[in-house]
Amino acid sequence: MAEDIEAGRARWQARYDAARKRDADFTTLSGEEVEPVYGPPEGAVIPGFERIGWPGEFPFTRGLHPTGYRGRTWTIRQFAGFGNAVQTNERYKMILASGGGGLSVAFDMPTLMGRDSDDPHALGEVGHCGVAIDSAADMDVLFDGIPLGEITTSMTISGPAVPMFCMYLVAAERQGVDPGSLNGTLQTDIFKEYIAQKEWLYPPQPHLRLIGDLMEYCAAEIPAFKPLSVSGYHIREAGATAAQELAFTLADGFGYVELGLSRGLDVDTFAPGLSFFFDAHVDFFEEIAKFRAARRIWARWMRDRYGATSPKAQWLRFHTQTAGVSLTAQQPYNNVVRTAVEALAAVLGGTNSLHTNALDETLALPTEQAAEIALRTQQVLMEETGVANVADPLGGSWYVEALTDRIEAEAERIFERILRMGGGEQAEHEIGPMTSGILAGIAEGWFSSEIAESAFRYQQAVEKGDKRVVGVNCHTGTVSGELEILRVGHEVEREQRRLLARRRAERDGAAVDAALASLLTAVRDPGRPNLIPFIMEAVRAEATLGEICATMGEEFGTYTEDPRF
Ligand SMILES: C[C@H](C(=O)O)C(=O)SCCNC(=O)CCNC(=O)[C@H](O)C(C)(C)COP(=O)(O)OP(=O)(O)OC[C@H]1O[C@@H](n2cnc3c(N)ncnc32)[C@H](O)[C@@H]1OP(=O)(O)O
Repeated sequence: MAEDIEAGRARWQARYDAARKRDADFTTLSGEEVEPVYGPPEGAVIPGFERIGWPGEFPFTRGLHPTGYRGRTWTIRQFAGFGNAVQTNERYKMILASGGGGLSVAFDMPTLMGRDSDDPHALGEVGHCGVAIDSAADMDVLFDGIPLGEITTSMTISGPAVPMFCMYLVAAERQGVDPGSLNGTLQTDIFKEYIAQKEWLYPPQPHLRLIGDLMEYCAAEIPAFKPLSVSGYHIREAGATAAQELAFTLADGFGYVELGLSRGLDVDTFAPGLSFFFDAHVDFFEEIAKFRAARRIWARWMRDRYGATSPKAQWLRFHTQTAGVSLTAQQPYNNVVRTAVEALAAVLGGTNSLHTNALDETLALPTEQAAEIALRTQQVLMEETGVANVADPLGGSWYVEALTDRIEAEAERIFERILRMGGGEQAEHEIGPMTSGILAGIAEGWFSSEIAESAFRYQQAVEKGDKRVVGVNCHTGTVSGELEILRVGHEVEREQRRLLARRRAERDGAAVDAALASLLTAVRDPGRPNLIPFIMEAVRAEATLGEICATMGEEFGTYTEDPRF
């Protein structure tokens, strides 16, 4: 065992030496040199060390890159969007000018539900929790003056992910950018919609068809783009524990791997297109352990169960958002502290990309000032604290390693349970055993009830005072005053509807009708052609999101969750 540790250290050192490093000062504030990574003392015997290993090596517990953040720091990716495309475009330019490293689009509720701004269900919701995007013309405005070929963009949308992605591709075409060169991430994760967020359009099977089409299309045409961001964030925010968040999310990820395999895709080609999105909650060490366990479990399952041989197909890359649910409306300035601690956990857990919440997000969309403080929080961590100097600085901590092992073991128990729900390893399912388990769990309401149980237990603990929340159940006296609140006025909705009506009048109606008719024919074709080229044609003709989603819905139908008491 001692030789293995030394051999590993030498291997890591050679890779570190050969890798590019940032041109930065890697000393402490006092000017002392620090090593890029720390390991056991020479000659130490550590049973099970191969589960910890070295950064950049299987099972990647200590991170994906031998250089850690010395090669590249995490991406500062602030989730933003409100009002109309013009307002959000201004906010993006502010974020980029202030040092944001990538963009992340928040859509409003009608858009997330595949509806146009003039849909009766959209009334009162246009531009409120994100930006309203009705057609490719809005997408052009959203990215006006922002070169899509040079920036990575994340789009948080799952039910209508595919038509929205097509709008993004068409906006790139109109900027003169080759869509094949685009890099970014689309959320697309429909499993977590049924499990936690509840924003689906159709039943699971048609959504999985669309996601399979997207995976095929991206693997073939847009290799750098990540079509799926498998998301635990919403599961955690709904009340799940850390282990449930991890296990449900990774199980969903395995489901998408089975989907790719069922389409005959090569795992080493499509798996790098799967990325992850987790919550960073306020229990500092538990969160760090969760991130480290996530990488280890994913690498092992991808190699041993799904046959991935390339490191990129075994890598779990993830974005993190600090926990919205940990923010309090009481004494809201305390939220800056919570967010900083959560962001630090994400960084010490090796996140690849990070969003820090603004202090006012529990009340409304962030004001420009609150958004700036959130961004600066990341920059303070990155530039001042030295956390980017050493890879996995908590690796080898007895506490963190024990928590990492425990959370991994809990996740494995949950995977077994999900597999059993689907009929076990031998389940006859056209996609795969984990998918079968997930779909069974959704149909039975198992995931929702597990999450509800955890949320209830936590809330009881808060109400009894066993779990303490500053400003809520302890230390409640305060001198802090009212916050300025960003309000999106109703004129945004009126203006968006007016614009939509004008665009509908100006477009070539016959071309729209023809494109939508061919889309419907393709949806109904028993040969199940890939739907993306048909959706692209509709988008190019300026068909709206609502029209495209409704056209597919004629065949796909709707989905209603069984009520449970
Ligand atoms: C709650 C809210 C809601 O619902 O309302 C939401 O959902 S908000 C949801 C918001 N969601 C998001 O914002 C999702 C964001 N996700 C992403 O950006 C992605 O999926 C991501 C997690 C993979 C991060 O992508 P990224 O481009 O920012 O970062 P990467 O880690 O991939 O790094 C970029 C490139 O640099 C390389 N690179 C990174 N570090 C190093 C290093 N040390 N040495 C050498 N190379 C390195 C990577 O391998 C990669 O290249 P190469 O690619 O060649 O390997």
